[in-house]
Amino acid sequence: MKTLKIAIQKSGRLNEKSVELLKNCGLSFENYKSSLISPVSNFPLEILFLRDDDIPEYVQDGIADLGIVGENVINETEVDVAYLQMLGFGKCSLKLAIPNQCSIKTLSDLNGKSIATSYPVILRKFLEKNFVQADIRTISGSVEISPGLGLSDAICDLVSTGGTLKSNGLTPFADVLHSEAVMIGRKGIENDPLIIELIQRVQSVLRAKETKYVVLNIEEKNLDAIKALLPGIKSPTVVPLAEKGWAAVHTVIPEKDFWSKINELKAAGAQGIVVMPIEKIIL
Ligand SMILES: Nc1ncnc2c1ncn2[C@@H]1O[C@H](COP(=O)(O)OP(=O)(O)OP(=O)(O)O)[C@@H](O)[C@H]1O
Ligand SMILES: O=P(O)(O)OC[C@H]1O[C@H](OP(=O)(O)OP(=O)(O)O)[C@H](O)[C@@H]1O
Ligand SMILES: [Mg+2]
Repeated sequence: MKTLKIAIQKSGRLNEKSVELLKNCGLSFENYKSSLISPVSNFPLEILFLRDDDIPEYVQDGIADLGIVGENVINETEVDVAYLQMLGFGKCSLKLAIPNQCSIKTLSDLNGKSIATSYPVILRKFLEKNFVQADIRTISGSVEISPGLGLSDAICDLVSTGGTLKSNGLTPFADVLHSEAVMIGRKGIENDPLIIELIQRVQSVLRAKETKYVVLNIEEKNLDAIKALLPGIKSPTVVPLAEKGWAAVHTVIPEKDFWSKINELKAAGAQGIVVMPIEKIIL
């Protein structure tokens, strides 16, 4: 049987979540910091631990069949790969930022200015689209420091909380790209049965993350009001309690409107509400 290869980041922002996702998919492998390749013992898969910048090209060229990497890196490397699954972590934005007190007010004020970035390809395309002619200074890291050192007038770098910009006296100015981690594959691999199996596992883990399992007690006279609030996967499970006139309701609730739903359930008479994490949801 053939063995697939998946490339993930060796260390950095995406490493931990990528390893966690693969483990939650039931894949069993060692994760020693020193090993750059790790076989999965219960699935025909090997994990390659790489610098994130190299992952898109490894996948495009077929050295790895799959990869987990940020969309920012995919766009910067201009590769031709298949997006198999958005993963919902590593969310950040590539932004233009300027020193706090600065005369730049509109994109056209960037004409003739210099901009430091680790993303010259994405930035060049963005500036061309907006008819701005600026000098792009490519540096490989610590981009936020460059205006303070007199190296550039502005920067273009990744932002999530904005803390790094703030502590370097910079203000976000324009959004260039929104990004999150994505599972990519070599073009044409989408229909491989092993890939379909793996993506199905990934989706069941992601689906479970978006929902909570809830058990609550309700007086039977209030059951219809509770059912109306709860779709469940098909419909809620209702089990009679030992105490006459009461029932337990089992259901799943989406994480995104969890607290408002809980408040609605309490208002409709729910008591003893127990909330549990879900490991996987297989449809
Ligand atoms: N502040 C952030 N919040 C959320 N996600 C981020 C943040 N910064 C970066 N990312 C995402 O995580 C990816 C990896 O970021 P990291 O800083 O670890 O990269 P790196 O320093 O280039 O690592 P490597 O050593 O693998 O080249 C980025 O390409 C981006 O998709
Ligand atoms: O908006 P914030 O939450 O402050 O995050 C933004 C910072 O995160 C990333 O760097 P990272 O910390 O991953 O370090 P690196 O530059 O060494 O990759 C990015 O390059 C920014 O510097
Ligand atoms: Mg990198």
